[in-house]
Amino acid sequence: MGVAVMKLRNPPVNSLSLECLTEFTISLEKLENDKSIRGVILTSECPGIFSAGLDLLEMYGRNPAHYAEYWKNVQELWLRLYTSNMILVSAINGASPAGGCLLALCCDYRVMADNPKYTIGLNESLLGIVAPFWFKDMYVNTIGHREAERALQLGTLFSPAEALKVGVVDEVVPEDQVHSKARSVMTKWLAIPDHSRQLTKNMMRKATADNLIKQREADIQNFTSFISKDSIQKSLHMYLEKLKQKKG
Ligand SMILES: CCCCCCCCCCC/C=C/C(=O)SCCNC(=O)CCNC(=O)[C@H](O)C(C)(C)COP(=O)(O)OP(=O)(O)OC[C@H]1O[C@@H](n2cnc3c(N)ncnc32)[C@H](O)[C@@H]1OP(=O)(O)O
Repeated sequence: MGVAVMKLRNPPVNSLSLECLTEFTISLEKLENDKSIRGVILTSECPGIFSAGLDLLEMYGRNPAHYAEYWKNVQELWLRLYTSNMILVSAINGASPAGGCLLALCCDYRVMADNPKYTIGLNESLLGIVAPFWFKDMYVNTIGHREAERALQLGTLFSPAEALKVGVVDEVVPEDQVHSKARSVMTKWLAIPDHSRQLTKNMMRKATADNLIKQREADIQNFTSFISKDSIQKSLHMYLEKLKQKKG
């Protein structure tokens, strides 16, 4: 039926390393150029994790040129996903913090597994960093200004039930039904003529995408100088240590 399934596979936690981001963007571009493909189901092959978000090791202890290169690729993936002409449905089968949530938010419809261990949200403030304006814009577009304001400041990671209530996801289903539900949602969306759906999607999303497009360079510079600060590097170090200690 012209539907591709994209499975994120970067063990152990599907963090979005530079390599992973680049491969993702290329695969998406190929699908976009394949006229037989009308829809993509985005999911994960890592058990219990949709995506741990941006790779912290790409943002810690590197040089400014690396940060700039990394951020350019983050922007590129976001612009491709958010403005895709294809129907994107995410089958969220695990934890989805920060950049993981961003991937899901780019989709036209989000189905999440009903497992309270899985959480989703833009938790950047908990790491001592700040979600950039275009993450924020997409959050506001999805859940409204007040909920986004609160969730961004608190770095809230929502359980599936909470995410459904606030509108971060569209549907919560038993874990073993996430994929079948994503497929049935896709079938419904495929019934809409592409041209009218695409023009409508473009009308809804263009201003948000253009907002980044017109200031991509400045955004890269902001990111690079922000992430290079000693205080921010210290926060990231502490967060990485906390992740390590959780194990021991
Ligand atoms: C003035 C304004 C200017 C603004 C400019 C912009 C500012 C910066 C914007 C940056 C935006 C950032 C977006 C992000 O996505 S940041 C990443 C956020 N992600 C997280 O907080 C998730 C962290 N991870 C977890 O919570 C858990 O790992 C998870 C629930 C995903 C899985 O738990 P589990 O118990 O299964 O696994 P472990 O915790 O043991 O992890 C296994 C190993 O993986 C490493 N790990 C985890 N997450 C990441 C990550 N995101 N990047 C890199 N590595 C990660 C973890 O450390 C473990 O490693 P080791 O095995 O070596 O210990």
